[in-house]
Amino acid sequence: MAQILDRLVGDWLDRLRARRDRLIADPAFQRWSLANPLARIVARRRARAALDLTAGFVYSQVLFTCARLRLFDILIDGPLPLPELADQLGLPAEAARRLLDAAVSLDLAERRSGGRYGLGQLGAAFAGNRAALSLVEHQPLLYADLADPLALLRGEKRAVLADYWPYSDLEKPKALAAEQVGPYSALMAASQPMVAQEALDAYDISRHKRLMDVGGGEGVFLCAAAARAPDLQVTLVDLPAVADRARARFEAAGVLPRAQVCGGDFLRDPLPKGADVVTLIRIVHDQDDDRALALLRNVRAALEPGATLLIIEAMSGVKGAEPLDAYYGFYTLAMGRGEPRRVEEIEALLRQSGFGGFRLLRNALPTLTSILVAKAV
Ligand SMILES: CC(C)=CCC/C(C)=C/CC/C(C)=C/C=C/C(C)=C/C=C/C=C(C)/C=C/C=C(C)/C=C/C=C(C)/C=C/CC(C)(C)O
Ligand SMILES: C[S@@+](CC[C@H](N)C(=O)[O-])C[C@H]1O[C@@H](n2cnc3c(N)ncnc32)[C@H](O)[C@@H]1O
Repeated sequence: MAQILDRLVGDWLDRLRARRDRLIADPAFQRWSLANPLARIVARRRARAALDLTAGFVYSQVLFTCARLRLFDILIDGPLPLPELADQLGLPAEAARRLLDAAVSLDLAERRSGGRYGLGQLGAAFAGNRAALSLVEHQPLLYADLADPLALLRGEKRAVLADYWPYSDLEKPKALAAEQVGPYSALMAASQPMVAQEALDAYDISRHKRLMDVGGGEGVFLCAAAARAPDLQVTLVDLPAVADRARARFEAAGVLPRAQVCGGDFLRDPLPKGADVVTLIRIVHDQDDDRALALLRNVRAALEPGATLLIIEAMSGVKGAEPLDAYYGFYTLAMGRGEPRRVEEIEALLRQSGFGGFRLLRNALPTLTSILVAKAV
């Protein structure tokens, strides 16, 4: 009965939406809505959204140029006149003016009195966020691949990004050398503080004894967790060449005495036992379902019942994070493996791997990451 009712309501909604879509697509309706003072409010908002979609790539390139030329670092000390700015940016005055006018139009910069330029509110937010800037600066790799998105979708082109993340299509990732893991590990380390802050603000890690970060990169997350929980022991698992980088970071941060560092393959090698909490940060969305299942089962095998697993990555369908399917969907397409998943999809994989008791935490920036808590059953 409930199913029939569901179907009837669904059909009725579909008919209603089809009428709405035909109306919005009608040029006469679009003309009318711009002429009508009330409808114009909505029409202008939708037209602005359409422009943002159309011009988004150009906006990103303006942001990238500002980041590459350190505009935000220059302006954080106060506004400057154009000739001095042009000098510091290393651009001819006319080119600097063009870049700054573009930046002003995107709230990255602002025009100030006496012909000077200062930071816009978004520019100020970037000035204080090295982690976000590191991601902005690596975007050209993605854009190179997205120059031909159809070829990517049809599988006709091997993407540049796939070489940047070389572990994604190797049967023996443990053989990766230091120079192959260096660039992506440095990017992950630079962007990790933003994610660590979200996760550690939402989840009190000090209630645990040993935290194991699987695919923990250079150990930035574990250093942040160790700083918040002085009695916490930490274990990091990553490919051997990445684990070496983590060891060096732990030593520099004074974390080495309470750290265990394991170079290994999290899909094929058994994981160390003894942790009462495990984190997988920006890991599951790199993997197709088969590999994600192998990984989660491997994690489960290392845990006692009742232990906690935290999946920390951007998840689709979470309120406030709606455009993620576009960004991570095409990002992982270019990487050649993985996909962003909905919370229910991750829970289904977890259930098949021996986890339950799911709880999605509330956090400040779901565009950046979500945090799903699961218990080993
Ligand atoms: C008081 C006054 C003057 C004004 C009040 C107005 C007000 C409230 C202003 C707010 C100021 C404020 C606090 C701003 C905060 C801004 C923040 C937090 C900005 C954060 C920006 C984050 C960005 C842009 C993040 C971008 C993330 C990206 C692009 C992620 C990429 C991830 C990748 C590539 C991951 C790869 C991993 C893989 C391989 C898929 O596994
Ligand atoms: C996207 S990065 C995330 C790094 C870190 N968790 C973070 O959020 O900054 C994925 C990490 O998983 C590691 N990794 C990928 N495949 C692996 C495998 N088969 N075994 C062990 N580590 C692996 C990579 O070396 C890399 O450090």
